[in-house]
Amino acid sequence: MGVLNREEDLKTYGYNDDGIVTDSSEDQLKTEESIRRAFFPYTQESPMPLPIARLELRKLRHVKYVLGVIDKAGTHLTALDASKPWLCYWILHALDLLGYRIPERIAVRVISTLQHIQSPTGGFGGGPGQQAHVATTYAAVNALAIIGTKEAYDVINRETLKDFLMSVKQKDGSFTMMVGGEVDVRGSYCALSAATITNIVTPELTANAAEFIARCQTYEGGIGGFPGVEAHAGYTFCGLAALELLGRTDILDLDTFTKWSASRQMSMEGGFQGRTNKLVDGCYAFWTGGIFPILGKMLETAGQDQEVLDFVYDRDGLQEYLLAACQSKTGGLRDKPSKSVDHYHTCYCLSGLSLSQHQMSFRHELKDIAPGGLSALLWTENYDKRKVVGSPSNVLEITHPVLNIRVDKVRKAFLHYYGKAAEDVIEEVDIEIIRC
Ligand SMILES: CC(C)=CCC/C(C)=C/CC/C(C)=C/COP(=O)(O)OP(=O)(O)O
Ligand SMILES: [Zn+2]
Repeated sequence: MGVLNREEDLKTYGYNDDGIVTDSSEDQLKTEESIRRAFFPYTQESPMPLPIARLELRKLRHVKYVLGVIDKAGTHLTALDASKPWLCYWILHALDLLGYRIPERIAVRVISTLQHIQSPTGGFGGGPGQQAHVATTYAAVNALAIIGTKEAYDVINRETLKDFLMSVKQKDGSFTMMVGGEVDVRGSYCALSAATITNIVTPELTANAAEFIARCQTYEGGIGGFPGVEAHAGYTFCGLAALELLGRTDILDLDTFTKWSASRQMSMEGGFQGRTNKLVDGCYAFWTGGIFPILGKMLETAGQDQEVLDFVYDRDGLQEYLLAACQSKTGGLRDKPSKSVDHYHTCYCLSGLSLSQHQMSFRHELKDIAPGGLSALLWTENYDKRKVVGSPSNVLEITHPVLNIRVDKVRKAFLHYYGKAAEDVIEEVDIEIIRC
C-alpha cells in the first residue's frame, strides 16, 4: 500500500478515507512515471526538446538481438524447451517485419527442428517426442510459411494435421488445446489459422465454431478464454480473428465490442492494456491493436465509412509508446521500461507497430471470387492512410491482420496450398489495386 500525495492522482484513482491507494493503483502510477521519463527528451519541459520525428526504430539492433538469440538457443533458453515452434515463429516473423532476409542457415535449422517435432498422429508439439498442441501447431505452420519454400511447405503432413485438428474439435464448436487438454478460444484461432493456410478447412471442422466464440463475449463486450470468464485482449484477438476466418463476425454484439476495444488504449501511455484496470504492455500493440483492422471491416459492413477507425484508436499514440518506451538501447523490445526484452515481446511489439503504420482494408467488392479460406487474401494496404511516426525509415514490412505473417508470405503459401484458385484471386486483387 502506498500513500497518495498528488492532487491529480487523487482525482484519478480509487483511495480510501486515509488516502491509501491499492498496490495495483500504485503500480499504475509507477508505470506512468517510468513512461513519462521515457518521453521526457521529447517534451517541452526538456532543456533541449527533440522533435517526435527523431524517434527512431533501431532496426539493426533489433536484428542483432533476434539473431543473437539463435546462437544462445542452447543455453539460457531451456525454459522455452516446450515452445520451440513459438521461438522459431517469433524469430522469423520479427526478422521478416524488419525486412531482414531470412538467412539460409536459419531456414535449414528451423525446417529440421520442425520436421523432428511433428507428431506421427498429426500437428506439432513443443519439442521432440512431445504431444501435439494447437498453439505450437499454429506457430509451426506460420514459421514454415514465413520460410516459404517448397521444402518448408512439404514438412506439413496435411492429412494427419486434419486428423489432429478434428481430434481436438468438440461438439459445442470449441477446440481443446491438445487431446485431453483445456478448452479455450486460442484453440479456435490456432486451429482455424493453420487449417486456412494449408487449405484443409471442412464443414466438420467449422461446425458450431462461431457459436462457441459468441458465447465467450462478456457483458463488457470483449471476449474471454471460455464462456463466463473475464474479457482479455489475447482471447479477444483470437476469438475475433477466428470469426473472421469463419466469415461470422456478425455473431458478436458490435456496440459493446467496439466500446470494449476502444477503451483498451491508455490515455497517458498511448499503448494498450489487455483488460480493464490493468497496466499497459507492448505486446498488446498486437493483441489489442490487431482487433482494429477487423473491427474496421465490421463497422464498414454496418454502414460506417472507413474514417471511423480514426475515432476508435490513436495510431500515433501507440507508435510513440512502442518507439519511446518499448525499445531497449541494446536491441529487442519489451512490455514496458521496467521490464527486460524477450523474443515474444520483440515479435508482438513489431507486429503491432506494423499494423498501426499500414492501415489494412478488406476488399469487400472481391468477396464473390474468393470463397472459403481464400477470402483471407483480400486484405490490402490502404496506402493513403499509411502513418509512420518518427523517422520515415521506421516503416516495417506489412503483416496480415488475421494470420500475422507478412502479406506476401500469405500469398505465396496460398499459391502453394490452393493452386489455381489462389492465382485467380491474386490476379483480381492486383488488378483492383492498380485501379485504385
Ligand atoms: C495465439 C495465442 C496462443 C494467443 C495468446 C493470446 C494471449 C496473449 C493471451 C493472454 C493470456 C492472459 C490471460 C494473460 C494475462 O496475463 P497477465 O495477468 O500477466 O497480464 P495482464 O495484467 O496484462 O492481463
Ligand atoms: Zn506482454
